[in-house]
Amino acid sequence: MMRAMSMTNKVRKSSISQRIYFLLSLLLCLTFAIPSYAINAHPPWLQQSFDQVDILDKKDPKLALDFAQKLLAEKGDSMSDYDKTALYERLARYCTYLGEFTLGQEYIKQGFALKPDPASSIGISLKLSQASILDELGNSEQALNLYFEAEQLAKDSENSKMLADTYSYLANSYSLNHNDIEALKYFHQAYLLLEKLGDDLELAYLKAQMATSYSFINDDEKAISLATEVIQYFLANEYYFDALYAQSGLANDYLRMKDYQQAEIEFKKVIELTKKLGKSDSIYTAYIGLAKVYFHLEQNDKARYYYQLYESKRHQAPPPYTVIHDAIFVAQVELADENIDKVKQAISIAEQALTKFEQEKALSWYSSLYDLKSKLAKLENNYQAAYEYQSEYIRIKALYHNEERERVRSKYKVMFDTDQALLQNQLLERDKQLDKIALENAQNKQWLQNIIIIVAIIFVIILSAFIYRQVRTSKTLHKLANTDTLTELANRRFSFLYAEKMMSLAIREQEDFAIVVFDVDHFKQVNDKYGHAGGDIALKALAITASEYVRNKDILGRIGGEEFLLVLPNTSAKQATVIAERIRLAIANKVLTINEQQTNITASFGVAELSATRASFNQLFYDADIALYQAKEKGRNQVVVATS
Ligand SMILES: Nc1nc2c(ncn2[C@@H]2O[C@H](COP(=O)(O)OP(=O)(O)OP(=O)(O)O)[C@@H](O)[C@H]2O)c(=O)[nH]1
Repeated sequence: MMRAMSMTNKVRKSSISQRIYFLLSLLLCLTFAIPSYAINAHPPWLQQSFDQVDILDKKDPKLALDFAQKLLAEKGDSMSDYDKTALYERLARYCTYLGEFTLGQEYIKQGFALKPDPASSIGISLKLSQASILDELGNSEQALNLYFEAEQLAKDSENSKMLADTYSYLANSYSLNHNDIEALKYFHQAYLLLEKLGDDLELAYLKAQMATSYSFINDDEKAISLATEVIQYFLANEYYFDALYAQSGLANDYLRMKDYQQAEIEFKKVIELTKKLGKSDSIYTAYIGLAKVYFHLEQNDKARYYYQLYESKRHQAPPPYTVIHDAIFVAQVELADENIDKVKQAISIAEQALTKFEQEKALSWYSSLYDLKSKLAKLENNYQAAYEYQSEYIRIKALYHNEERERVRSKYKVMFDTDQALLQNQLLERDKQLDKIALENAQNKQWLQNIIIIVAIIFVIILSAFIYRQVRTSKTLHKLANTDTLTELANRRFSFLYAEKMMSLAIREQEDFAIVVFDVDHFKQVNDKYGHAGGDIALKALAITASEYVRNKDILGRIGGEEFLLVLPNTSAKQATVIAERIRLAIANKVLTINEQQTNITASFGVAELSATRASFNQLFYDADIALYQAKEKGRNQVVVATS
């Protein structure tokens, strides 16, 4: 069709195989739509039939069409409108692939008559099938309008799957209409969407179509690598039908690249696969391919043999572009063997078919024809005509080369654009991953910080508890070491240490300093009368009474059984005597209750102050003790001050 009209390279391709590619592409596009129906539930029996027909479709669309037609005839009347529309859509799809466009259109019409929701997957699929048939029948403008409508519907309903299908159809439509640049843009849009949806099979289908488009813009490397990749995938997953067409594409790529040895190998694989499928319908693509291979390898007998096989298998009423293609090929073969009549016959067939195309849209064909005519004229010794045809051939070839140059420029542009799109996509993906990693790092850091804080808090709590315990223990020990357990006054050791320290201070500061030593009178009798425990009660009561007269800096300690020491810093002997007198009176007046009996005790006091003759505490204490002794001597219950 239109595709074959622009370039020599494309003319060299089998027009039949182009047609097959397009049909394959349509089949692939339509195949994408299958899972979408799964969203809407069909009755189990119908779903089962649909699953079965999908499997048949993978093997051979003819089997699928027969099955679906039988299903319509037997169960159509009992189906809901929705189920029936789904069946019509499938029928249209199989017809499209098998080239039964009129019947396909009829099924589409019946499908639309049941008024499916245009924005539903099935509504969009029907529209896409309708457009693809229009495309196939050469009405590409109308087809494009329908594709764009489908695109809008898929976008509005946020149906990524149908949007991917629509892009795939659009790509094929552009590809069919020679606009491979636009085609590849849509292929890449479909690719990005399908990659997100993550279905390997669908991606494989898309890659198969992309391989075809790459081959049309002569990007051989990409075309071959994509085709090889998908053939492996299809074979590994037993999609022989799809493998067959991808294999055909690959073989034709090698033919176009003039790698005839490899092309021969690949075309033979096509024949093998066709036999494996038990299907002869499409074997003619391999036959014409091999015919061309052998023609270029200058094995014309083999070329003729395969051409005859091709003719016996191809469609009986081939479209004009196939007729031109075949006629030019035949003319070339016959020219090589100098069969002038046959060459003329073939040229005339080609010329007749060419009248349907404008020259500027079929430059490559026209240039091939003029070349053939020139060579033929030369063979007939008509050099004038040969020269004129050759001139025309050169003129058209030059026009074609300009077009070719533009095409190559576009090729690199599209390669750049698509690479950019993929790169951008990869960068976005990488950014997303980096963001994710950064977030995870931040979360880990936060988590670690929280752990550290918690551990630190626990550590501080434990340490504080430990320190608190230590301090308390130390305080207890300190208290135990310095305290008299019975009276809770300072004990003898601490009283003496404190007294010595305060006395040194007083000497240094030249301040007054005095001590009072006192002792309970006849305490033995208290013990004798009330027992030892009774004596203890009396000692405790005395400590409490005496403590009331002790100032902040003073200290009262128990230094013996019933003997006490009062240390009075900054105090003269006179002031100390007053304090001792007050304590004496307080003790004497205190009524004690021991063993439920009331009694009184008294105490005798010795006072001594710091003086030149009492420079040491021992001396001071000794003098105070002497004074106490004197108080006892004088009759007890009195205060005696040591003489200076
Ligand atoms: N209950 C009790 N008695 C004690 C304690 N320490 C010493 N004593 C007693 O105190 C008495 C002291 O007696 P002495 O030294 O003869 O003196 P005293 O009877 O007080 O007579 P003078 O001091 O001369 O007035 C003894 O009977 C000791 O057993 C003590 O902690 N508790």
